[in-house]
Amino acid sequence: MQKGSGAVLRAEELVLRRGGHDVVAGLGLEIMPGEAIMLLGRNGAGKSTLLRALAGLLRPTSGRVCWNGADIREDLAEHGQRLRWVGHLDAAKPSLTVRENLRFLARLLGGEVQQALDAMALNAIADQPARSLSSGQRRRLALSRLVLGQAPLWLLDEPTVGLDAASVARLGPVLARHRAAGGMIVAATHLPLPVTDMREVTL
Ligand SMILES: Nc1ncnc2c1ncn2[C@@H]1O[C@H](COP(=O)(O)OP(=O)(O)OP(=O)(O)O)[C@@H](O)[C@H]1O
Repeated sequence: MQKGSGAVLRAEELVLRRGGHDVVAGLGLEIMPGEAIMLLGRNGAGKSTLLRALAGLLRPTSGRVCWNGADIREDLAEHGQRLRWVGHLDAAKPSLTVRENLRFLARLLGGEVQQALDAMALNAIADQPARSLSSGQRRRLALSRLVLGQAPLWLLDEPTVGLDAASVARLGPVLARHRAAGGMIVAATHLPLPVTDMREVTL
């Protein structure tokens, strides 16, 4: 983790055009180590669009997204390595069990499979193939992957959709530990998140 390095994600005069109109028009945003931002706004306000731009998945119409002052587009592969994304699609391999999916990722990203299983209480379904999971269980698997490795930036699109109350509560310490280690979170949500001291940005 880049604790103490002053790493900062910054959007400067960001314009994001989708479907012929500016969904985001001249946004400035800065996030420091340990900070969490909650993106709010009606359906279609541009929350997912902004997250995609912060991830480098969408090229800004104008303006830029910087990491430590350098445009992320100068090295998108490096930017990809410093972030984790949890969105509507999960990347689980359907034929692998929950544990095998995590093992596969841990080889790429580092971290402990057991820690990920514990983080989102997946032990009881660890040997079930991913294709047999319910939507809430799939979301828990996607969230458990956050704790593998040390990516400083977590971009979360509706992270608690489909989660039961116990799973939402379990996510709280996962997010808090990340922030305590200097990690950053930007989350788009319509639901309350189990996070204290989160800065709200309404699009
Ligand atoms: N691939 C695309 N092509 C054209 N328009 C798009 C595309 N993706 C998104 N849009 C438009 O951009 C706008 C913002 O969409 P976005 O998904 O960012 O909203 P959101 O705030 O995340 O909404 P929700 O709360 O419903 O998830 C919407 O008007 C949407 O129709």
